[in-house]
Amino acid sequence: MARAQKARIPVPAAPRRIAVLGAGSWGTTFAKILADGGNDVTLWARRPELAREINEVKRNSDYLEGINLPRTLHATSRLGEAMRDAEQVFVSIPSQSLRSNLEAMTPFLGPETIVVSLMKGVEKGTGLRMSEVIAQGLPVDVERIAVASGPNLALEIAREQPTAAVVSSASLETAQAVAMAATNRYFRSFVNTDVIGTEFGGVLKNLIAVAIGIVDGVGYGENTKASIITRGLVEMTDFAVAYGAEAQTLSGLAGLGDLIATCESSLSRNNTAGRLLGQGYAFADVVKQMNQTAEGLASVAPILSLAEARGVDMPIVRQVSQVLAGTLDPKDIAPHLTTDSDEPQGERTTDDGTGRGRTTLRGALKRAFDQLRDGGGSARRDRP
Ligand SMILES: NC(=O)c1ccc[n+]([C@@H]2O[C@H](COP(=O)([O-])OP(=O)(O)OC[C@H]3O[C@@H](n4cnc5c(N)ncnc54)[C@H](O)[C@@H]3O)[C@@H](O)[C@H]2O)c1
Ligand SMILES: O=P(O)(O)OC[C@H](O)CO
Repeated sequence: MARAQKARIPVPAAPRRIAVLGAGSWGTTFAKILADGGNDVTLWARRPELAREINEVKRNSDYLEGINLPRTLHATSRLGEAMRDAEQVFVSIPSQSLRSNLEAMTPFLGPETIVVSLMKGVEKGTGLRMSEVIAQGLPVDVERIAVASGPNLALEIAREQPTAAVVSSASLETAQAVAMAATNRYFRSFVNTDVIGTEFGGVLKNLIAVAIGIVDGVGYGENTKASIITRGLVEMTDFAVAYGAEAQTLSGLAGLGDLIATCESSLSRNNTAGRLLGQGYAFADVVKQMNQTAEGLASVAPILSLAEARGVDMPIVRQVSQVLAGTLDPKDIAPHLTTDSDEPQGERTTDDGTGRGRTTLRGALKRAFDQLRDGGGSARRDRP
């Protein structure tokens, strides 16, 4: 029997100083990923009592029940202390609150600091992606901005279940520096330079996961869900490509990978919010019941406006917005999903020959094979 290959994890010459801003479920989990990768990590928590709990008992019981945090992880409620001398600053707060936090961060940025968004939403009102909001609000060159995304349900990773992600930046060097830091024995980061595709993948899969939650709540089964996931990927790809993404990014970790994880898991807050809607709760009641961030709820309206501006049809997302508005009965969502036409339509996939969503099964399999073969090495591209 072949012996399992042991992963080679690059060990930094000296621990990198890293700040993670936001001590919710993902910020805390990412701080653990980075600390377990040998970095010197300080986590910023808004509430001093949470910072105290993390420092004193190495727990974050509000967001990650039962998880022991690394002994080396330090937390503080003082932003300046968290960011002092940080080479890399990871931001993990709700997307709608990002802009209002940027001014406070500015005095603590060094000339070389890399800023990484871990968030998966677009800003209401502007429709901007989080890396764009960062570029507008911080004195940081676009080459020093990165995003990290992928099938990354926080609790599974906090339990150290093996997971992959992709780090994207306009600068491959920046993406590689971040991916090197965000790699450990249970978490591996690949890289690409398609920031638009990587970021929109994370935003759009949330909207499809809300749709999946809705039909789950109604009681529909696997056929309905598989239909939505497949059609949803076409919508995601059409949209992202219309905004300049590479179609193949949407068949990678930040697209299809995250779509599968989020649609499959009851850990997903977007999926959970959808399920409550499908069970008949009104939007306002769902928001009240969610004590963690379900980004999809706020991103539906800006994504539909952006889709309209580029002439992209998004029937699934449109129907999610109608359910949120209370104008569509959740049980009516499935029959309308793919088309409003009475005529049979050709099935357009992400490889329809139009070049819009060009990606092939062969290509996807090759990418999966390449990633498996390369597992254990240093950061690699999330594409062939
Ligand atoms: N949880 C996951 O599995 C996961 C995985 C990948 C990406 N993400 C993304 O990470 C981002 C954060 O999600 P999360 O799961 O950590 O959310 P969360 O609700 O668990 O935590 C949000 C954190 O932001 C803080 N916060 C709330 N409002 C704030 C404000 N106005 N200013 C500053 N801080 C504020 C909260 O105190 C909390 O620490 C989201 O964009 C989400 O899509 C989450
Ligand atoms: O809990 P959700 O729905 O925000 O999803 C979490 C992550 O984005 C999954 O990759």
